[in-house]
Amino acid sequence: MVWAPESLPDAGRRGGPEADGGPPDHVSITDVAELTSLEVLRLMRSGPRGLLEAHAEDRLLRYGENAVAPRSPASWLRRLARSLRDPFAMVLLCLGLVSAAIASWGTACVVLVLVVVSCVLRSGGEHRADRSVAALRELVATTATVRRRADETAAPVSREIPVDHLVPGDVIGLGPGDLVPADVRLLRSSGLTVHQAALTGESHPVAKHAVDVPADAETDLFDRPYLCFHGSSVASGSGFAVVVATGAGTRFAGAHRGGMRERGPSSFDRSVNGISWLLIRFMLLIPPVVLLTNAALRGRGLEALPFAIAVAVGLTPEMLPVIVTTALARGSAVLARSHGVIVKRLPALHDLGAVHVLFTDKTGTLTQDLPILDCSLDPDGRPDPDVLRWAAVNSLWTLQLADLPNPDALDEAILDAAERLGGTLPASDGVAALPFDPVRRSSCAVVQSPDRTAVHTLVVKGAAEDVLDRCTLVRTGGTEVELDAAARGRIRRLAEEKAAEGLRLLAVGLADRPARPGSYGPGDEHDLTFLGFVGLRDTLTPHAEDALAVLAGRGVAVKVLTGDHPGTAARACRDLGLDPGTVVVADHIDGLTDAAVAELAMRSTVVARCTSEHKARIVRALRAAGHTTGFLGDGVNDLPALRAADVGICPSDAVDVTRQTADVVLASKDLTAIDHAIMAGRRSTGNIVTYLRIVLSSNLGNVIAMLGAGLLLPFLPMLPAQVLVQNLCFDAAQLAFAFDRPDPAVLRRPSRLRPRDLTRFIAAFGPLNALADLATFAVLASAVPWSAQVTGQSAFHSGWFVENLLTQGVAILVLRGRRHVPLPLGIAVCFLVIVGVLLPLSPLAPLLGMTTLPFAYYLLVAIVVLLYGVVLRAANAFFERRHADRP
Ligand SMILES: Nc1ncnc2c1ncn2[C@@H]1O[C@H](COP(=O)(O)OP(=O)(O)OP(=O)(O)O)[C@@H](O)[C@H]1O
Ligand SMILES: [Mg+2]
Repeated sequence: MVWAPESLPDAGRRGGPEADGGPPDHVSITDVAELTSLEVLRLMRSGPRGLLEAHAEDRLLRYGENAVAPRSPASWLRRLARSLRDPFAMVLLCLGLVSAAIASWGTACVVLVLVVVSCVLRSGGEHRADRSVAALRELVATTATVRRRADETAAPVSREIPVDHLVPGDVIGLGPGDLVPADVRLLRSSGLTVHQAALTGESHPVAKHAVDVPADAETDLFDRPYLCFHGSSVASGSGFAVVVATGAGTRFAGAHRGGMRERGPSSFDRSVNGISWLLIRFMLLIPPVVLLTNAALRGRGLEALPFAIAVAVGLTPEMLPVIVTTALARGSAVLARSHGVIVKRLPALHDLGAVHVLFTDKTGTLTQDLPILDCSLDPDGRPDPDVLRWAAVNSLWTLQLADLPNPDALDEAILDAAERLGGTLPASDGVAALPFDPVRRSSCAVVQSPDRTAVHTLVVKGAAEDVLDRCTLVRTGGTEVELDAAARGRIRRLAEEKAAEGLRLLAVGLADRPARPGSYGPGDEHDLTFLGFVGLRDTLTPHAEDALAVLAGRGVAVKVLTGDHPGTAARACRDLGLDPGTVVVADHIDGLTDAAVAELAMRSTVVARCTSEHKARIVRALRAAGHTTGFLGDGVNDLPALRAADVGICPSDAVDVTRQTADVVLASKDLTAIDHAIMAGRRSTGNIVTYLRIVLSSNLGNVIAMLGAGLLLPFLPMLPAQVLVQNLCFDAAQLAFAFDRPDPAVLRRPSRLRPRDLTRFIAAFGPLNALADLATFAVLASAVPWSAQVTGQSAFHSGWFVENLLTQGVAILVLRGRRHVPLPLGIAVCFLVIVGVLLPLSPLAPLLGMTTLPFAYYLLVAIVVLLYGVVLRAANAFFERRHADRP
C-alpha cells in the first residue's frame, strides 16, 4: 500500500461549487503518466474522498457520457440500405434491371415491389428485434462503484452508478470481475491483476499496483503498473483509482474508432449464409438454362427472357431473412417475458437449441453457494479449533484490506463459524493481503502481533494440494516437524477422504518472517508450516436433480468443469443422480492433443481442479471436434470458456465482465431456466427449418414444372406477370411460419439448421411437387379445350395458377406434420385458397391474362390436390422415419 487516504489534500473540500470548473478539457492518460498520485488528483480537481455529487453532475454535462461511441439507433434509411445488401435483394434487383433493360416494364415493376416489400418487412422486423434486444441489454448493463459525497461535510459513500455516468475525477473501486470503466490512475491496490487482452493481445492477466511516484518513463503505457485502461477487466485483487479520461477520450476508444470489434460469424450465421449462397447460385443458373432450352427446342428467342427472369424470381425465398429474424426475435421475447432469460444476440437462440454438450461449474449451479463450516481438523484429522481461528484471521484481513466489493462466500462462512466458536482470534493487525486468485488457488494475509512487532506472520489458506506444495513443516501436537513424503501422503489421503464426503476443503499454512516494509507478493508464499484443514459443507440446489434428468432426456450431456477438489465434485454429482464416472484432474490434459482432450472430455462427466485456461481449452477442443457447446459460469475464471463456447451463459448476478461476454443471461443460476432457453431455441429453429423445407421444395417443384411445361407446350406455360403474382401470394402466406409451433418430435433432440438435410428434403419433395403440376396438365388437357388459341392459352394459365396456389396451401398443411394448425397459418392457407379460386373470376383476371374456368375443372383440380395431399403425407411420413435417427 503506498497511499494513505487521509494524507492528501482534498481539492473537493477546498473548492466551492466547481469554482475552478473541473479538470482541463481533453486530459488523457498519457498526460498523467509521469505525475505523482498527488499531482494527478490535483489536476483532476479531485480528492481521495471522491467528488461532490453536484460537481459530478456538472462534469457529466461538460464532458459528456462515458460511452465509447454513443449508441444511437440506426436510422430507417440506413436500415433499408443495409437490407438491400442482402444477397436475395441484390439478385432480385439485378433481375429487375435486366427486365427494365429489355423494356419489360411489368416484370420490372413487380420485382421492384418485391424488393421494397421484403426490405421494408425485414428492416421493420430487425428494428423491432434490435429494440427489444437493446431493452433487454439495458437490464444487464454494467455499473461502476464510485465514491462520492452529498456535500462538503458529508462522509464519502460508495455506491453503484451506471458506467455511463462516470466523470473525470471520480474515485472508483475495482474488484474481481469488474470491467475497468474508464482510463484510470491507481491510488491503492491489493493483489490486483487485470486482463488487457482487448488492448494488447496479451492473454494472461498482468499485475498492477499503485505507486506514488512513477519510476521509469521508458516502458510502454500499457505496461505501467499504476495505470489501468478502459477495455480491460479485473482478474483478481482490488483497488481504488481516480478516473482520468472517459468515453471517447480513452485509449480503447482511440484504438477502436469506427465501432467495436464484433464476434465473427456464429455457427448459425454460417448455416444461413451457406443456404443463401447455394440458392443464389441456383437462381443465377435458371435464366440462361430457360433461355437456352427454349431456344434449342422451341426456337424462341429473347422474348422468353421475361419468363426466364420470372421463374428465377419465383425460386427466390425473399422472405427468408424476414422469417429468420422474426422467428428468433419472437422466441427471445417470449423467453424474456416468461422465464427472465435474456438473449443478447439473436443467433445465440438458434445455437442454444443446437447445444448438446452443456458445461457448467459446480458452485451455484449444482450447489447453492451457501457454505457452512463442518469441521476444523489438524493434520492427523483430529478436531482442532485453532485451524479455524487462523483461517478466520486470513479471511478477516483479506476481506478488510483487499476492499473486495463482493465478499467471498467461503470467507464469510469461516468468519461466522469463528464467531460462533467464541474465544479470541490470534491477536493480529493486518499488514497486507493477497486476495484469492483462481490460478494460485489461495489467499494470503500478512499480520503482525502487537507483542511481536519484529515478526510478520503469513497466513495462507487455499486448495489442499496447492497449500501443501508450499509447506515444508507440519505442526502436530504443538510441535513443528519436517513435512516428509510420508506425512504429505497421509495429509493428501485425509483430504481425499473429507472431499469424498462432499466437503469443500481449505488447507491453512503459516510462516513467520522478519518484519519488513514494502509489499508482499505470491512469491512469498513458501516454506510454510502446515496447520490443518477447515471443511465446509454446501447444500445441493433443490431443483438441480430434476433439471439434470430433464436435460439428459432432451439429448443434452451436462459436464462439470470445476476448480474444486475431484472428490468434492464427484460427490455433488453423485448426490444429484449424475454419474461422475472417473473424474479427470485438469493437469492431465496438459500434455494431450486437442483431439485427445475432446475424446477424454466426451467420455467423462467431471473435470476437477480446472484453471480458467483448462476450462477454455476443453470447450474449444469439443467445438473443434464438431460439438455444439454451451458454457454456464459466473466467475472471472469462467470468462475464457464463456468466450470459447458456441453459447456463453451466465446468471444475472455474475460479475460484470462475465455478463458482458455472455450471449445469454439467466435470471438465476438455474438449470431449469437453461432448459426453457434450450427449448425456445429449438422451437425457433424448428419453425425456420419447416419454412425452408416447404418453401424451397415447392419453389423447386414449380421451377421444374415451369421448365418442363415450357418445353412441352407451344406457348409459355405462365405469363411473367402471373408467375410474379403467384410468388407474391406465396411470400405473404409464408410470413405465418414465424408464428408456427413446431412438431414436438423436433423438440426432443438438439436442432440445427443443416444445409445437407435441407438439400435432401428438397431433392425429394421438389420433384414430387412438379409431379402434381404435371398431373394438372393432364387434367387441363381433358377439361379445357386448350390449343394454340389465345383463350385456350389463358385458360391453361388460369388453371395452372389455381392449382399452384392450392398445392402450396396443401404443402403448408401437410409438410408441417400431423399437428394442430395455429391461427396465423390457418389464415395464410385460407388466403391462398381464396385468392386461387377467386382471382380468375375477379375483374382483375383480364389484366393478368386469365379467364374464367369451367366448373368441371374445379372438381378435377380438387381431386388432384387431394391426391397430392395424400401422397405428400405418405412421403413425408416415410422421409421422417428414414431420417429420424440421424444425429
Ligand atoms: N476465498 C478463498 N480462499 C482460499 N481458497 C479458496 C477460496 N475460494 C476458493 N478457494 C480454493 O480454490 C479452489 C478453486 O475455487 P474456484 O472458486 O476458483 O473454483 P471454480 O472453478 O470457480 O469452482 P466452481 O466450479 O465451484 O465454481 C477451491 O476448491 C478452494 O480450494
Ligand atoms: Mg466459480
